[in-house]
Amino acid sequence: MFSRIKQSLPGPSGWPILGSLLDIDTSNLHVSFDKWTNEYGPLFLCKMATKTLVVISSPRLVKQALVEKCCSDVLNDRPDSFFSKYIMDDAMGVVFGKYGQTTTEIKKFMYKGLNTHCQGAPQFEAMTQKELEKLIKNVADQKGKDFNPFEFVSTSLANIVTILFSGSVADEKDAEIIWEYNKAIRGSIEVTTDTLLWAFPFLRFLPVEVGRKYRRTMQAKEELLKRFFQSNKDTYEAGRERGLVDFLFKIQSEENKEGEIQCLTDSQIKAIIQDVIFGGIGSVTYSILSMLLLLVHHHDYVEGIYQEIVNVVGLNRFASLQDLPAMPYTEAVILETLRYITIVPITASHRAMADIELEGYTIPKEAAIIINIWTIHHDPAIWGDPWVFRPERFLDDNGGLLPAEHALRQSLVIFGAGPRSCVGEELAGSRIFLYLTSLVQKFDLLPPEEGTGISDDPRTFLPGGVLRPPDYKMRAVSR
Ligand code: HEM
Repeated sequence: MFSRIKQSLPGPSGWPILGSLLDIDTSNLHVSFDKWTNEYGPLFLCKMATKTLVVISSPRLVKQALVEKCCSDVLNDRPDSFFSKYIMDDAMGVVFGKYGQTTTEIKKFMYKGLNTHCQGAPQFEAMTQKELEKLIKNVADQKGKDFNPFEFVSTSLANIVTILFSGSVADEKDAEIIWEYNKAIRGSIEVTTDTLLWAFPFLRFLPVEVGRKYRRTMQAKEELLKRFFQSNKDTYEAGRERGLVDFLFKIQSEENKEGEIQCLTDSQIKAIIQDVIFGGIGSVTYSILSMLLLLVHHHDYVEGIYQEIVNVVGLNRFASLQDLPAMPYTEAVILETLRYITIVPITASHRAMADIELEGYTIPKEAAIIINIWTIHHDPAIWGDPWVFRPERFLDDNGGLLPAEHALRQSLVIFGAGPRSCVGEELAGSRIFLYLTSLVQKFDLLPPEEGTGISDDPRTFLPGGVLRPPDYKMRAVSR
């Protein structure tokens, strides 16, 4: 029989030794990858010094590579990196965990903990409402004048994370600790920093920029774990679960059933705490801030959401998660925001554990696989007018939300796909819905009185793993 000829993947030829390192915008990888997708197609390979990257930019190939069993078992590992080894304690948690039973078990605990203590859990939802009331008061205090929503929204969401971990907000410093950790890790995980420190790990001790970034991160990590790991451990009581961290201590104390990985180590619990902040705080905060900016620019949707709130929820209570299925218009605005902005433009790197064939090409063992979500979400062949913010694209002729199996919804890769997809999808989606509806219920959202305001085009947003809009001002006029 004829064996299939395995072709080499197309891609930029690059330079000797350095490969395409000098041709790539390391802060905006998604932009360089987008350009190369136009030249080489939705599956290409590029070299970055010693690293081989394979970039995938079509929903069909994402399913084949990450979801279908034949490829998925080979392409869902994570590569080694300085960040995962030195900052995430040898990839103890989920985000950087090696593909296999241990990571799968930890991920299951994370899902179970989030389902028990988070989305839909009565106490958590009651505490979320209290945070929303505080946020609404802070916004109302601006009395319809120009204000920057960043501080209020970011503090409010950090408080939600604190409640998730510990059941309550102890003091204002909690939010500072969370945001300092988030800012510090964003500096350390940047590709050039990570590549340099991976090649020359001793630099972390020297008075150079990458060393300073590393030491800032370690300091922030120490503070974070003192607050959310150690203080919970010191006050943990069996039979009382204040939040996710106590839930994990409970699992840790349960007897290890034979043949099952039942016992979580302290290091794994610490890594889960870091995973939640690493994965969750920036992504949700900047999604909400981007959405407010979009609504200020596209005021008709503020009115549309408000009308839906009046019809479904009324004005005497906050919307709850049970209202969501009856609010397709609001859900379409959320989906379109997450598509248009694409807050996480590329996935974390996956590692090919062996040579594998995809579309007749060989993906080499050890290649880093990256999904360019940005390109998929802005592909004119899928969306027609990708650079237009148009929530109606997710609605049918009767105003109903397109079903999940519709081709357009299937082309959304907001939270990744397959075994490495996002643990926090439900938590993120539910918080975005609750924050959006609470603010629109109480306020009309308007552009600032002074100045022209900033662009809502995500191509102008700031990079750093998670895209974020530059600081902006808006008005919120009480209804
Ligand atoms: C709008 C908000 C969010 C977006 C857009 C988002 C997006 C993503 C994406 C694209 C991935 C990568 C999948 C891959 O590597 O193939 C991911 C992974 C992950 N996310 Fe999220 N995420 C969000 C919120 C959250 C939240 C709130 C949490 C925390 C509870 C979280 C925790 C994680 C974790 C732990 C992973 C790693 C999963 C794994 O490696 O198996 N994310 N997320």
